[in-house]
Amino acid sequence: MTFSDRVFRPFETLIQPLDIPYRPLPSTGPFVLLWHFIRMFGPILFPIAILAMLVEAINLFLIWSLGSIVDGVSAKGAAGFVNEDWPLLVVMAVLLFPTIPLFAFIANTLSSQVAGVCLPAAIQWQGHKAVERQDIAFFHDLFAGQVASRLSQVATAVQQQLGIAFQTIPPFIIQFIGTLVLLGTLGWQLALMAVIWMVAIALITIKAVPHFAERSKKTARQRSLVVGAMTDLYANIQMVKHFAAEDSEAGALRKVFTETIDSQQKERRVYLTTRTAIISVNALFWIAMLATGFWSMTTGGITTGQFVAALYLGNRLQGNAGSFLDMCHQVFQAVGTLRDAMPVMTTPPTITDAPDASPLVMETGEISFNDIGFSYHMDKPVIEGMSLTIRGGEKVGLVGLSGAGKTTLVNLLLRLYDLKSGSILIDGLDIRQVTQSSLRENIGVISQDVSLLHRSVGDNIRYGRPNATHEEIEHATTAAHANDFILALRDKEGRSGYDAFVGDRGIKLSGGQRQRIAIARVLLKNAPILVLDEATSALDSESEAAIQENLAQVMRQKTVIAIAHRLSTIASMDRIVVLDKGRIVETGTPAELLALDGLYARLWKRQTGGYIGNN
Ligand SMILES: Nc1ncnc2c1ncn2[C@@H]1O[C@H](COP(=O)(O)OP(=O)(O)OP(=O)(O)O)[C@@H](O)[C@H]1O
Repeated sequence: MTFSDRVFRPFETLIQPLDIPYRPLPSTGPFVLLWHFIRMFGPILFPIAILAMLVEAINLFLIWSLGSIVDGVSAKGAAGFVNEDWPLLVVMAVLLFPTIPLFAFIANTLSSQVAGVCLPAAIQWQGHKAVERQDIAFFHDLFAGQVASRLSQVATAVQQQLGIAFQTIPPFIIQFIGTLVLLGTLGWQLALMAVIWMVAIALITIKAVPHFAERSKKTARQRSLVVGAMTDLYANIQMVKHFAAEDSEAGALRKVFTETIDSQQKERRVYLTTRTAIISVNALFWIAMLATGFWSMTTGGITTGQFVAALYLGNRLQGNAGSFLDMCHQVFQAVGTLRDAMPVMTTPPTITDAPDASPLVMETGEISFNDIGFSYHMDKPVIEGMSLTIRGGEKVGLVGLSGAGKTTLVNLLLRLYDLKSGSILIDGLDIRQVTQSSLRENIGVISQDVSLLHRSVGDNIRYGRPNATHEEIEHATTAAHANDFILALRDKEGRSGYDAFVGDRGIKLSGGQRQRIAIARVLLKNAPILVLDEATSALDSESEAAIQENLAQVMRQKTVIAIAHRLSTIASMDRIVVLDKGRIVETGTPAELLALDGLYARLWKRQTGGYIGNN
């Protein structure tokens, strides 16, 4: 352990920000939210405040002692003063060193290493835990980058506010009261000057506060919009390039930037006006202090030393008036940021586990949709009065025109959205009565849009079963015809095979490679219910046929729902269900549906060029 470790570690390990248990964040207002974090970090914040107040009290004492030194030296001469009053000099020396540096070191280290680093990390972590619990619909309504930027803005805002509340305000109060008391001992006139000054500063600040709050909220929203828009753009840069849309996108970004600059400048106007008013009040305070001081000296009310000390005290108080305004500005900036970002962190998720929810224990894997109804928006039903029972182990193909509601049905089965009416049962148990995690653990989904995290291929495949062995992973990738191409992968950092990174959202892989990784991932998860949503659409016919064979083997023991536009890929299913505008319009074996000559037969004819006997 190095010397620096020995000195700083004890402070740095006082709080482990990532081990603080998650508690839902209060949504009643920014100050209640602040109180939530004050309670979390109280053991650090209160000592910081006490130490800061002690240092300020010592500073006042030292300034006041300067007055005594000036008077003592003028009355007794330097040697006489040292001979008689050396205890005062010793006390001053001990306070100057080591007391002040030691107190300051402890306060600064707590404030920097704990309140400055661990506190924002804890806030971001707790915020992330809150966001993570949100419904999928919540994310659809916001830019992903906007959510992330709000979390980091809140962390900075809370840290700033708590820093002000515990590190700046307590010593300021001590300074103000101390200055008043000390000036009061010299004469009520000087103390009155300080009181008038303080009242004037407070009035100016109170007047500015509502404007700060209003403007700050707007600015905070604008700032998060900028980050959100930029993240959205970079995430979709390929599409932008396809359309050679860099210039038009720059125009759109420019607009958001311009509005943000405007909003920030308007916020700062309030600050600047207030600051000018405070500078004027300060100047008047100086003149008043000088005049009163001279008058008191000429009438013998105070000595030269006391006059010097009084001026010094007044000067320090004024210096802090500037920071008082900055403080209010920052507080309201932070309150604005909190007000804007709070809904992201404090909106309770609408899809939650029932209080008595139990883990889903699968038996046969039978799925029943009972007269279900659903809409994303109030006015437009997406699924209406649909009933369908899929026996345990049955393989059902879902077919329908684009927008018929196939993916929605799967999302409802996964309980990513709650039904408006009806119920979905798995083995006779309502999915609202089981925990969401156990429900989703029992369903493997391969969707049309494959999501890969910017991690190694191995980590992406292991996602559904983190403790899988390498043999199990290889078994899954072989079945998904992915092993060979994975072994040949190599990334920019020189990592290869399963350790190679896949690029943001898997951008460095082909569509078919991504899909094969997604298939391997779900094969490894080995859930009893399997949902294939256009699972092989990105593959060439040869790979598709090979994987279909392996999938058929894997599907043997499972209940399967397969969505496909290419009807040949689901021709071997036990049953086909045809959806149209959120309703089941046909169901039966492929042969029965062809005989029915309805929507399925029409789609089949389109795809096969009319050769009905072609399956
Ligand atoms: N997140 C959403 N918010 C609002 N409406 C949505 C959302 N997702 C889908 N929809 C709408 O719900 C309807 C059904 O969509 P869904 O994705 O279930 O269709 P689908 O049958 O799977 O289509 P496709 O074959 O094109 O994938 C569509 O009208 C679609 O616009």
